[in-house]
Amino acid sequence: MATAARSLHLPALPKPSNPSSRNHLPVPSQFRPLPRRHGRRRLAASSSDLTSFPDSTPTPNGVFVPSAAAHPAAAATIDVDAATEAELRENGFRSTRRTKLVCTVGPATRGAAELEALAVGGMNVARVNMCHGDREWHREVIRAVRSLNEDKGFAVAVMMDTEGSEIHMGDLGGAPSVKAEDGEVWTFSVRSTDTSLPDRIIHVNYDGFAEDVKAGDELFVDGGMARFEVMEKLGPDVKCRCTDPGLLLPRANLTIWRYGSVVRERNAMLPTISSKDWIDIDFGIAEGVDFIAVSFVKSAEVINHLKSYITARSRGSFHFIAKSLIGVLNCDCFIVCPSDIGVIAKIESIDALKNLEEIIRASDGIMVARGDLGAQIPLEQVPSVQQKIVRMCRQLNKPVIVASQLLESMIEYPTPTRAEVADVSEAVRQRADALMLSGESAMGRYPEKALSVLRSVSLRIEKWWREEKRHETLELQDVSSSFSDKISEEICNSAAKMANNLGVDAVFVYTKDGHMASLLSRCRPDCPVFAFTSSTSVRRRLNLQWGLIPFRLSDSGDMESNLNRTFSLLKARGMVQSGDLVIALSDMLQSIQVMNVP
Ligand SMILES: Nc1ncnc2c1ncn2[C@@H]1O[C@H](COP(=O)(O)OP(=O)(O)O)[C@@H](O)[C@H]1O
Ligand SMILES: C=C(OP(=O)(O)O)C(=O)O
Ligand SMILES: [K+]
Ligand SMILES: [Mg+2]
Repeated sequence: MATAARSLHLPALPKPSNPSSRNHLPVPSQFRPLPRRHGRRRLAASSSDLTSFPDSTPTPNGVFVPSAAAHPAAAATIDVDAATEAELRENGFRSTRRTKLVCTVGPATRGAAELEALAVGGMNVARVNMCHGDREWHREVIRAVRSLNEDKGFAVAVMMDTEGSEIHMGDLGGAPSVKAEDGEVWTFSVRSTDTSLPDRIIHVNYDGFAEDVKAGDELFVDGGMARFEVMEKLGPDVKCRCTDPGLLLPRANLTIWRYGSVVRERNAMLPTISSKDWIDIDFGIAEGVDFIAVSFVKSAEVINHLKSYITARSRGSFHFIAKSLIGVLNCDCFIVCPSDIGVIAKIESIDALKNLEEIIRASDGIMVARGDLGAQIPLEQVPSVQQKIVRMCRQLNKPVIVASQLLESMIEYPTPTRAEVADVSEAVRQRADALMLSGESAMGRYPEKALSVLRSVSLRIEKWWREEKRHETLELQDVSSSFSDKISEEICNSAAKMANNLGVDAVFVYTKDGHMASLLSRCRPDCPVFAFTSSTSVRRRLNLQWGLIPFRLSDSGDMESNLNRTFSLLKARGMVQSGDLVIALSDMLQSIQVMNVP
């Protein structure tokens, strides 16, 4: 198992310099013959690599090599994830992990040392779930992740899940869990109370609960981890008999079933984003989270609404700054400020499945939230639904996270079951962008071990898949919305194909907003994609996408000097070396260049 990275001591990385001014003029290419490819690479470099490049000369074979042009490379810096850098140095390009890992942060992992261990172990995104804990609790976690990024050179993105207004139980008066035994009679009550309730009485958060249920209904706790049959209703109290014993966890979700399907009564009218969720969303925007994951999405409408809200909010604050600057110049202009926060739709209800395609199109990413989904559709349908969602997301170029119970037994035990390993393998083989830990990292006994299982299984299956099926015949549909987009898409499709056919070491993409990087990721090429962007927030968001290694690099204004700088900075850090074959793309200069690192 790949546990080595956990014991690595990673030095703090240099701080970014200010981005220099832009100039988007295309650069004339210069050429020279392609040297023979190196065999096994040694990723060692000395600081002398920083100093100069050989002059390049034009050749007729169309291979571009940047000219020396005395570039002030030493003046610039590049930011790369400390965990990736260690991985690259150790194993080279081919074996970097392509599948991204999301960890839910909870009581077991909120401390600075625990968070750092997760980052070192490969956590790409830290998730906080607003179902649990208060805002102060989450604020501390978000700030701890940010300090970790700043002090230790990580680029861990933060995702915040909304609570949503589905029906769930209360807090159990502070108990970590309670056991319901077969045949026991429990009362589910909507009576509000501040004091802890007597044994076998559970508070339900939704006032309409007692009206929605009928005697004879089945009540599923947490998607069927325990089940009850409704016996009778006594005003706000619903008396139920336990039919399937199980552990009840605080704030577990409740679903009502009647004649074999989920009951959608008045609770179908609950808003997807409750008033408490809106306050949490404002909190998330203020704290600068990278993603907001919306629980129990039913339609694309709510995603569009949230996206315009976020854009309006960021434009509002941008305008405030812009106005004070522009006011001095006595002019006015309309500034379009694309949102810095990605909106993820959690697919966990029948309604979401009905409107799947339009929800995927509206969102910036999708979570296959199998926990609650498995409570709303028969369990045996979950695997095929997962595969369908993963495929559709790839077609529509949206990152997709497979979530819940991947390594559930590791909440308690240090090794996973065979079935769990098979489940993780299947998600990796489907080439989902990311895998997520929930309870395993939030409140389990072995968060780091669980993460290391995800990491080693991902690496193994990715390698196996490259060997087994190098070139799959998946036809990617056209996703572009304009002619210029169409050009980018064609360039990325062709570059990915060339990368596989030529067996290049890496594709480099210079991208302002990350779009071209995600189009490349969508092709799932055999080599990693190094994505260079001048924006720290784009860099963090790209961390959710398959196969992308995001770097922050100030844009020097033209492709040639960007390349020269990249080569010298990466060589100085031992991450590439002379002779490595790369394909380079840029969204400013729509071209494909094939070259050896000078
Ligand atoms: N901020 C938190 N505070 C306390 N417990 C938490 C927190 N976040 C997560 N947990 C625990 O970890 C479990 C798994 O987290 P998650 O999957 O996000 O939520 P849920 O189980 O409610 O769907 C939760 O059931 C809860 O017990
Ligand atoms: C990821 C999920 O959502 P949550 O953990 O918030 O219930 C799920 O239901 O699978
Ligand atoms: K939830
Ligand atoms: Mg859920």
